[in-house]
Amino acid sequence: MTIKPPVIWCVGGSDSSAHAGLQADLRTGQDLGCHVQTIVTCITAQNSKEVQSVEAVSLAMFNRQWQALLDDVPPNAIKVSLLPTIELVKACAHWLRKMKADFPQVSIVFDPVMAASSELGNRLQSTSVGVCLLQNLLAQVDVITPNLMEFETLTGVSGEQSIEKIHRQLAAYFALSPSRWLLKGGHGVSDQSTDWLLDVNSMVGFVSPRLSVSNTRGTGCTLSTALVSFMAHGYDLLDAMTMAKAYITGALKTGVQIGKGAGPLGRPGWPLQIDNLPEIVSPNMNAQTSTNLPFAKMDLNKMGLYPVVDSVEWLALVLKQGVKIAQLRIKDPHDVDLESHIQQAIALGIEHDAQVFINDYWQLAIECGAYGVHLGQEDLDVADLVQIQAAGLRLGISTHGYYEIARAQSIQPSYIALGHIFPTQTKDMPSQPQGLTRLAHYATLLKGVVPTVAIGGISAERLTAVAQTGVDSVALVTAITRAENPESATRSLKASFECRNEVWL
Ligand SMILES: Cc1ncc(COP(=O)(O)OP(=O)(O)O)c(N)n1
Ligand SMILES: Cc1nc(C(=O)O)sc1CCOP(=O)(O)O
Repeated sequence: MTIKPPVIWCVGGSDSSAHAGLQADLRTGQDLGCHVQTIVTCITAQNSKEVQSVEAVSLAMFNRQWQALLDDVPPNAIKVSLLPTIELVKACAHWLRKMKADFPQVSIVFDPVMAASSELGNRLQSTSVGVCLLQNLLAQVDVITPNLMEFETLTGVSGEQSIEKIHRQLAAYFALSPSRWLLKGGHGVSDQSTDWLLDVNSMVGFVSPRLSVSNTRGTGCTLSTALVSFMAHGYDLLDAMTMAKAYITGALKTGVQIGKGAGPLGRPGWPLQIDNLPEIVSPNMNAQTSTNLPFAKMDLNKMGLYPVVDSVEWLALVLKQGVKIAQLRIKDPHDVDLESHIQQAIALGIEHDAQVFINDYWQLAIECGAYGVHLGQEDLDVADLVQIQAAGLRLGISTHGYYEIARAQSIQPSYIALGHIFPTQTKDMPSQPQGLTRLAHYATLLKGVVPTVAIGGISAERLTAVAQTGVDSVALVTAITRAENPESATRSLKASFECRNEVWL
């Protein structure tokens, strides 16, 4: 069966060198499984060294392209980049208002291109356009992605200050529009290139090492098209940005020298290389998360079926069936015997030579000498990871997409849990089920780097398909606790996981 790709519209200029502009957008979208349709705003005559000429399309032709596409099929997402004249800025604002009203689910990214990063004459837009861009477009876009120079021109705010100060000075814009600002650090000078995603309440930094490469043409176009492509695939903004940053790092590493100036970037495909994943930072992050050392390792031979249960009785039952990893997840805040239950769980783990994790109660887990603790993303904001690590406990972390995986991976935990794969009855989830394709991507990304555990809605029928994605372990609750015969269910689930790679002839 052929899968229909998401459709993205790219509104921008043709670059005759094809290093940047719509030609770079087409290659990026194609590389990321999207169908790109274009609305041309201008034709440029340029090569790798200079922009020689820019000619805007007529207003009538601009409008006809929007209408022609709209008469056919609406997009999943739109990227707007070079708008060479005030007339076209205003027309674009009109179309975006219409799109937002008629198709509110369509994401819109605005990359405010003003100049090409070629070596000589490089202006692409008449200087009077800059001031009217925000006035006309900001209210319609979900994310605006200026580089430092564009940011300073658009806002008059210096990009040379701390991110907290920049954030404070954007207050007037946040009051006008809920658009997020992605302030790109590619043109900075430090050893690291940090892109800051800012909204009224938060500041998240995506950090990659600054690469010493010369083929960098089209970096801004490629990043914003990668971002919009991932959004068109249905990833939320933080995941899409994590993936876009990983993509651009891969693209910079694979650039090619074509022409006498800076060459175009490579197209590295879906981001599956752990080295390209950015580090996630935030000024508000818990300082106790930076241990800089990996957590104690798991025994990979004792992974496989991972029951998650809410009492010592259940724990004893599953361990008696031979499972070698399990979790005590007590959610009753009135459990008066909590400490004793944790002690019993630890003793059972030792008796059965199994890796028993304690959910949430990391202080008690340390005091009682547990094998490991399992923490969710919110727990990471408050737990003292330095203390957990110093005590030699293993650490498992829940994640629900690329952003949380990147955040977890910078802590170097003992395993990363990937959830929720299918709809689950056990817990209300704020995110959507990931499904098997995303799970397989995460398993590939993390293979050989950190052990992985899939969780959420995994039943006996689904277990083999989940195991075949390459995860090291499969965690489940109701497939055991609601089974007619939990003992035999545990044994048969364990056996199914263990024969995942056997081929029946
Ligand atoms: C193996 C495993 N994966 C994920 C979870 C969920 O943990 P968390 O996000 O902390 O949510 P709660 O379990 O506290 O509801 C888990 N417990 N185990
Ligand atoms: C506890 C838990 N955490 C999840 C996550 O995605 O983080 S899903 C989940 C519930 C798993 O239960 P079941 O196997 O019954 O679906």
